[in-house]
Amino acid sequence: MSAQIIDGKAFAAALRERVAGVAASFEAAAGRKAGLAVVLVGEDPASQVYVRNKHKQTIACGMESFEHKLPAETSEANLLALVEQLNADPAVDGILVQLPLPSHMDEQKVIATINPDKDVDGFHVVNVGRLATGARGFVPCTPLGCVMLLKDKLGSLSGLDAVVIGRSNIVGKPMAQLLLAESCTVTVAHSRTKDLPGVVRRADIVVAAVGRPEMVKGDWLKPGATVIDVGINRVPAAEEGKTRLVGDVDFASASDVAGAITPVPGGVGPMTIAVLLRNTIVAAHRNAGVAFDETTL
Ligand SMILES: Nc1nc2c(c(=O)[nH]1)N[C@@H](CN(C=O)c1ccc(C(=O)N[C@@H](CCC(=O)O)C(=O)O)cc1)CN2
Repeated sequence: MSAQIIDGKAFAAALRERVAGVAASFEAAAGRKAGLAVVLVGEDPASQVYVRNKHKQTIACGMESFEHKLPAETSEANLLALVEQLNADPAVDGILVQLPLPSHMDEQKVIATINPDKDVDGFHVVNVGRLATGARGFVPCTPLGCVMLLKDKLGSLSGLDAVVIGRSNIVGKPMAQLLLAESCTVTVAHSRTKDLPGVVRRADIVVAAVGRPEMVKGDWLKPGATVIDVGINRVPAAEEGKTRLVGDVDFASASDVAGAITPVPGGVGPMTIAVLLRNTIVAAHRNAGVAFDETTL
C-alpha cells in the first residue's frame, strides 16, 4: 500500500471542536443555545444509529437537540404538520428529516415544507438553486465534508480533473456543483456511462458515490489520484452470520495506486454529522442576526 490515508474521523473531531467554540460564543451573544431538530420516522436500524449519534454530538457541541420520533405508519400530513411547527419555533435553527422515509411518504414534498433557512441538510430546491448559482445557502453535509477533506489534502483544487461516480440528489449532484465551484473540470459518471474505468482513469480526483460494494478497482485509477469513497455498504463477513462495512472502492487494490484515499469506515462517514453541526451553528447565526466569520468553520 502506498496511498496516504485521509483520516475523516480525526478531521471531523477537529471540526466539532471548532463548532463547540463557536456555539459557546453564539450562546453568549444571543442569550440562548443554537438548536437542531431531528425527525425520525420509523425504525430503520441504521437511521436509528445516525439519529442517536446526531443527538449525542449536538449536545457535546453545546447546542440544543430536539428529537422527534414518529411511528412508521404516521401519515404524511402528520409529518408535514410537525415540520411546520418546527419552522415556526424560534428555538429551532436547523431542521433535519432523516432519510429514507417510509414508502408512503413523498420525500420531495416533505423537504419542500422545511423553511430553506432552517434546511441544514441543504436538500430544499431553494438551497439546490443557491448552490448551483453560487448564492449563500446550505450545502448538503456529505459532499461539503468531502470537499473539506480534499482541500485539506490537496490545497487548491483549481484545474484538476474530477470524476464523480453517482448522480444522487444527496451526494453526486451537489458534489459536482461544489467541485465546479472549486474550478475543477468535472465529469459525472453513472451506471450507464460507457467505459467507466477509462473515464475514471483520467481523473486526479475520484469521488465514488454509487452504492455498489468495492466497484472501483485499483487498475481504474490514475497513479497518484486522490480517492474519496462515499459508499457505506454492509456485506457478509468471513465469520458466519456477521457483516462488515465496505465502501464503493476496492480499498486493497486502490490503495496501491492512489496518492491518497479515504477508508470506510472512518473516512467520509464521520464528516456527515460534523458538517451538519457546522451548518446548524451557521444557521443559528444567520437566523439570529449574529455576525461571525463562517470561513473559520
Ligand atoms: N436527512 C439526511 N438523511 C441521510 C443523510 C443525510 O445527510 N441527511 N445521510 C445518510 C446517513 N447519515 C446521516 O444521516 C450518516 C451516514 C454515515 C455516517 C457514519 O458516521 N458512518 C461511519 C460508519 C457507521 C456504521 O458503522 O454504520 C463511517 O463511515 O465511518 C454518519 C451519518 C443517509 N440519510
